[in-house]
Amino acid sequence: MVWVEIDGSYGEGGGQILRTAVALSVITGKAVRITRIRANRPNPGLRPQHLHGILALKELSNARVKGAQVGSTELEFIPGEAKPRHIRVPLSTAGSITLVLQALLPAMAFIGGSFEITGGTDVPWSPPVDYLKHVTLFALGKMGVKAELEIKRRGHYPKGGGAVAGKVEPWEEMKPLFAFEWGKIERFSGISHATNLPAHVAERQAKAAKERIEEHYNAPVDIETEVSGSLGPGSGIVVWAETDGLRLGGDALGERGKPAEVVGREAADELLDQLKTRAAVDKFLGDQLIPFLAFAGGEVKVAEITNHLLTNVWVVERFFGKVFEVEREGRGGVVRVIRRVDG
Ligand SMILES: Nc1ncnc2c1ncn2[C@@H]1O[C@H](COP(=O)(O)OP(=O)(O)OP(=O)(O)O)[C@@H](O)[C@H]1O
Repeated sequence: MVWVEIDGSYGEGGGQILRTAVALSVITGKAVRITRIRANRPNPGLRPQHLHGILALKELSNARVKGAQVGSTELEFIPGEAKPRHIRVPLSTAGSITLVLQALLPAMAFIGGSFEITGGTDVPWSPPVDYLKHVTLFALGKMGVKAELEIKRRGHYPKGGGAVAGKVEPWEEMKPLFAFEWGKIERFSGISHATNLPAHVAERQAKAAKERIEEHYNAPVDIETEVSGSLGPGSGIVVWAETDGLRLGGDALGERGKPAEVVGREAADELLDQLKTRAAVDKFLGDQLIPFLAFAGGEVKVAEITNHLLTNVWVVERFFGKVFEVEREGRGGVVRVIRRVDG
């Protein structure tokens, strides 16, 4: 059996190493052994969100797995026969649904399947579900990945209770992605939501973001507001620029004591900061594209070369040898596929 050995504390040393490594194990059929999982984090080892991502991939690929427990710092994953399945993931409390999808989507792109995941849709340190749907999936769509996502209910920290469902078709036409600098902004769009909170929270977030964007750009700004119910209160906003190429995003979450206007401006400022660099890919999308770019090929300019991006490149190259070239230009740079991996 071919084993790929991964040091889980390398580079960024977080959960993303696991998600990418186990997804690639399913795609390639190679077994993977990950040691020193999140060794330098204050709470080392697998957290429930990471474990659930791994269990979802276990189910998809009928894998044999050792070390799949919360707190485990070593994992062995031996994929079996993968086939399209309906995967249900019940994250207790507010574990991040989008991070589970970060593990599941690349693998499902090769196999096909559908999913239903409950947990947190808008939680700190992870892509808000609207970002995943409107920024990440948009970019993946340009590469030929066909994935649909429906947000059934919001879930926030600490109670969760959000629900997302969707499906992915087997990736047939892999289209290389070439995206350097944006040339024109057609419009700005966004979604501002409030859950178990008054409607004015969503409206004030949207208004503040719109006003901030309009101080800098002439393009139309259209931010939807959404008010809904779930297990607990929460709010957030995602805004994105629709350019002549990809979409760049900015997002922020509400917190008790943080005025809605501050939340709206934070999301807008993050987006405006990315746009200043002229790069076609924002700093979060950059790392998320890496596993897909390896197969589709292409070249992108990113607003920031983050540790997450470099670590994801490293994981991909543990499986396939040299694939990427990364050239820094200021805080951003160019990521180029120099040897595309056969899917
Ligand atoms: N505000 C945000 N908007 C969009 N994407 C985000 C945002 N914050 C984080 N992300 C994305 O979420 C992912 C976080 O990966 P990371 O490995 O840090 O997560 P983790 O599993 O929580 O790990 P750990 O707890 O070990 O740090 C990255 O892909 C990053 O781009």
